[in-house]
Amino acid sequence: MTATPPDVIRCAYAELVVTDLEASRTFYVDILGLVVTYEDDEAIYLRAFEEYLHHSLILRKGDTAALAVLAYRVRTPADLDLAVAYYTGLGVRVERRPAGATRGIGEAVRIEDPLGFPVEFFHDAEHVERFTQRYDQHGAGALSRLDHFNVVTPDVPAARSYYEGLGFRVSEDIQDDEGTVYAAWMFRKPTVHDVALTGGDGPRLHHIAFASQERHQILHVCDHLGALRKSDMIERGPGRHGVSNAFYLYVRDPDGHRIELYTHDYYTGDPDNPVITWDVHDNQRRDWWGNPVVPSWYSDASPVLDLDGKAQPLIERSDAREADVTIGADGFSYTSKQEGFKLGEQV
Ligand SMILES: O=S(=O)(O)c1ccc(O)c(O)c1
Ligand SMILES: [Ca+2]
Ligand SMILES: [Fe+2]
Repeated sequence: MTATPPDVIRCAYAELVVTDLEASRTFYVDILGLVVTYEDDEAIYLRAFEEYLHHSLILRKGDTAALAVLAYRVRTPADLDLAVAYYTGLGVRVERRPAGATRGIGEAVRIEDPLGFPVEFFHDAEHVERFTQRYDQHGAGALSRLDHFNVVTPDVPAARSYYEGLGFRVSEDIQDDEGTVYAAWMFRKPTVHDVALTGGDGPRLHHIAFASQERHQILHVCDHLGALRKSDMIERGPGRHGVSNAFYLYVRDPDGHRIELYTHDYYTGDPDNPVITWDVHDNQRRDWWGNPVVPSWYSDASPVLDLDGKAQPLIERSDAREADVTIGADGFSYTSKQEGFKLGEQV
């Protein structure tokens, strides 16, 4: 009899190792506008304006940029015992952490999940002031909350089954006509995703996304980076996604960690929410206007640490790779089969 999984509510926080805490603080606080809940010489605890738990992002000083943990909030403290039993049953490494092991977080269970990622489940956390209406503190690029994790993993169907075991459901995915699955988006909270699975050599972190309320906040971050002559921190976008329908921007932090700013996806909370499957050759899947996906977006991702803080070895993807099966960087599409490329892509 399969053990009962912990009841995951949503993605809740991530801890990134960064090599220059000051440079990271400038990026995440001065440019992205995240609120500092607590900071010292070793770490900075950040939250977005709608968030009342202690943090949704920890930046921890270290020698090598990497992901230290992805944390999900569970519905009750009793879900921690379910997590211990569930993951012990899966035969993966499981550690209980006392309240306060992570500042602002209560008792937790930390695992190396079956995909190789450092993952934590917690319920109790310190409440801090919610800045939803502290418009005196919001900048023009105000971010409202953490929205999702995107992880790179070699076998998307296997990863999908693992997350379905945790009660996550698929909202959208990308396949080809042979049934190869290139990516999938999965949720517990009633939006498009809490976690996205990107096919590639893994385990690696592809990105962490924060949601804003409006597109203009995302556009302000672009203008802000331009004003600082740091427009090179913009990797992809701004644009409108096909998958999720969200308006998006991808920026790379001083260590190269990828952060997405994201707004305006859609509600997925009804039990019969229809799954959308995109064809890998539909170049409007990743950008609704067919703008190219830059090659680095397919190739680059952050290494992840095990529970001892050592980098996890990578497993190569054996299925076809999306950047290889599409032509160029998505400049080719159904609409431009005749001309060969869209006007906007002439590399
Ligand atoms: O590029 S995609 O439209 O596939 C996409 C959709 C939602 C996301 O959160 C994302 O990172 C990428
Ligand atoms: Ca292509
Ligand atoms: Fe994303």
